[in-house]
Amino acid sequence: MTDMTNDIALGQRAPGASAGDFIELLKPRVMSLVVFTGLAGLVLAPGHIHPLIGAVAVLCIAVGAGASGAINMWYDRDIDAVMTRTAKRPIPSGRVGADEALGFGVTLSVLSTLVMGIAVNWTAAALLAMTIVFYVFVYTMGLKRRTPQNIVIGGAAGAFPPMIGWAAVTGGVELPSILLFGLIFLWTPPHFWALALFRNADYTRAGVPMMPVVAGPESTKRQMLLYTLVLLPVAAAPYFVGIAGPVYLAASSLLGLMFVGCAVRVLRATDDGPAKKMFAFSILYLFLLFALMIGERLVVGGGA
Ligand code: HEM
Ligand SMILES: CC(C)=CCC/C(C)=C/CC/C(C)=C/COP(=O)(O)OP(=O)(O)O
Repeated sequence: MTDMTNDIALGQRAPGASAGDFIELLKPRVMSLVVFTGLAGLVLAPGHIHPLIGAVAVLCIAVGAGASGAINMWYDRDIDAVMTRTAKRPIPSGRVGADEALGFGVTLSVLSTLVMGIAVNWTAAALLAMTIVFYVFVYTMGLKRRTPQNIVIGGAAGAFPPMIGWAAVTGGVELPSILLFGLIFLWTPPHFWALALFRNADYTRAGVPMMPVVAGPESTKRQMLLYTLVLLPVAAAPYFVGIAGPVYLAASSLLGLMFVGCAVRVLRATDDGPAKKMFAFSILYLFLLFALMIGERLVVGGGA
């Protein structure tokens, strides 16, 4: 082992860590969509929140989500080092020490939860804390390395942010926010398995039991199609509970059918092309659904 690798294994400060490396620990691209769905929960909830308190709530979701991403990168530094997609991350590449990353993630997790509780309300804080705990302990340290259902169950963590945003306004958990949870929960398997299909070699090498590694591509593809089909009525539900309007209903149905179309093409494919397209479309799909809900609410107004 070289001196530097030794230092990293011991968790000591790696030379040359920059602010950019710490920002990378927060998984900013993934978390931007997580935060957007949290903002949607806040905008769609009935009632009023002072814009400054609303901004604090969104900031706490962003910091809490990023912090849990940093702890995930700390725990997963061994498997991240052997996967092509993740090998250049700050810890495996030696730019940030393991202990330093853990301290950063834990500090920001505690801070974001406390600020949410003190400045916004303790229901939103409890949901934020639960989401962080779920992502770190249930998904990352528990299910990820043990079962191919890892992201089906663990994916619940990524589905909580709209409920947190909603609770920031109402102080409670109501049916519409549970539906937004359900929407992201059902979206996560086709989103992630599309990527896992074309990153199968990475996960096999790292020994992570993702669905395509364990059940094979054909079974994974069939399950992805099933999730996109079940998603159709659940994605329409926001209209029926009054948090989205007719434009949302029409556009989300069309987008949902396009998502089903992606899954059908993936099922028939003999190369990685359609899975790559489906992964990219999954992100656009979720972004557009929440943008439509927010947009229609801001233009038309009203509440659930
Ligand atoms: C357990 C559930 C999930 C898993 C396992 C998962 C996994 C992944 C992985 C491995 C990537 C590639 C990341 C990279 O290479 O940087 C990714 C990308 C992405 N994910 Fe997910 N994801 C999950 C849930 C979510 C949720 C809930 C959201 C947002 C609501 C989300 C949004 C995104 C976005 C926006 C990207 C693209 C990032 C980029 O541009 O590189 N994901 N996801
Ligand atoms: C508010 C709050 C705490 C939100 C958390 C949101 C959350 C759990 C999002 C999950 C998204 C995600 C990057 C999963 C990656 O799986 P992975 O960790 O297996 O991916 P990797 O291989 O890229 O590390």
